[in-house]
Amino acid sequence: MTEGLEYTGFVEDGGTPDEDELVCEFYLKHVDSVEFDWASGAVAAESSIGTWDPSLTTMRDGIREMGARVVEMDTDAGDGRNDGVARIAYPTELFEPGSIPQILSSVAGNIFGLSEVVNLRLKDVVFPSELVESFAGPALGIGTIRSRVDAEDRPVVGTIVKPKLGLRPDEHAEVAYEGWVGGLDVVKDDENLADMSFNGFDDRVEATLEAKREAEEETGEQKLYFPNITASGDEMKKRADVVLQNGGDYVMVDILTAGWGALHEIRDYVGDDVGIHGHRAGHAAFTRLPYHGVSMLAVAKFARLCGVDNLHAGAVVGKMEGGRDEVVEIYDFLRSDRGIKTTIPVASGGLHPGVVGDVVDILGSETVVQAGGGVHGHPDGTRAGGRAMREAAESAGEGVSVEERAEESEALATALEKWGTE
Ligand SMILES: O=C(COP(=O)(O)O)[C@H](O)[C@H](O)COP(=O)(O)O
Ligand SMILES: [Mg+2]
Repeated sequence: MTEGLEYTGFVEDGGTPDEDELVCEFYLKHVDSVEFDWASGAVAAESSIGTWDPSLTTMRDGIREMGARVVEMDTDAGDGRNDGVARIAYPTELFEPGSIPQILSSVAGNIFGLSEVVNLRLKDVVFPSELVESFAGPALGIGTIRSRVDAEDRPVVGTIVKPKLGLRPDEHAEVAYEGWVGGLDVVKDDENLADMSFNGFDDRVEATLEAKREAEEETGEQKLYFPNITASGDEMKKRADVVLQNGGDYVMVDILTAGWGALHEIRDYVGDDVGIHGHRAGHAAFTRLPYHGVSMLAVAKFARLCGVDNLHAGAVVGKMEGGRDEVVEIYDFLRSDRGIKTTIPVASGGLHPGVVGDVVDILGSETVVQAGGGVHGHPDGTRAGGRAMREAAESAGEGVSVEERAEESEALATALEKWGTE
């Protein structure tokens, strides 16, 4: 019988991950009574095969070899007080193919609560291709989404029906219609709108998809509607059926409040012709603090593997937090070739026509740019707000400033007068 594995037995500093291993990068701060290698080893043990009693890692030969290994420790990468960055390599057999819940229960589970670990942040996860291939991934891909609404040379533009809650189905559909005929490609439900006493899901979807057809008729353009089906797995399937029965081709899921298992379920259920718009409501509970939690980059990787076609990924400008470098890195990942289809990033939160150019300058045109208040708050109403967003998107695609475009567009000029270009 081999020796039991102390936590430091999971450390192989200077080791190199095998190319078929999953690799996690953690920021870690530990208590005074332990050393960085001991704390990193504890994270590796607890997130793979081990526990606090070393003898249990050697119940029989072969188990020890499945243990995760700390292959790099950089204690210069922190604030110099019991902290640093550790990279940990995990043999693939530790993970259930195709299951984000099981992978997260390993590499983003108990380890955040280890008493010797004061702070822990899962900064990045690199998946080996063998694991990537076990996931459905997105159904559509960025190119398909942009071509569906004929937006290959500009960002896709959309709105969120506001007020967030309170409208009846017919009023919701009317707001959506106004946005679409104004020029928007996309209308979505807000993240907390589901099946309400004042706005039943079935009635809303029926009325809004009818409005979409009318707007398509009037504009001669294909439009998209993202109805929010967030609920239990079973209920989401029923709601997806309602969307499809009414001629819809997209659903919206609040992926974090619905949960990864439910997201897997709905991705399998809707198949490869229906888009999934992934909203990230709640992410900032654990993505926001630079020294604790799970990064939005890691969340974006899990979401793309599960198969969201669109993902809110930050806007850099606007009301929501999210530093430029981090957001650009997430956008680059979502658009990169990883052996599964690409996910189109969604910029949203406090945006309006005056900043669409900035969003495109920083994040590019392979983007869905959404504005709620920045459309419906237009002095001349939703239709004019939609027109202003569309003009701003077209000018961004042509490399023309919004100010210049505003000279030919009253709706855009009025938007700039109200909100400026900051
Ligand atoms: O409803 C909105 C935006 O409304 P408005 O345009 O009126 O601010 C979005 O749910 C959040 O901004 C999401 O933020 P993120 O995209 O950062 O997750
Ligand atoms: Mg919202």
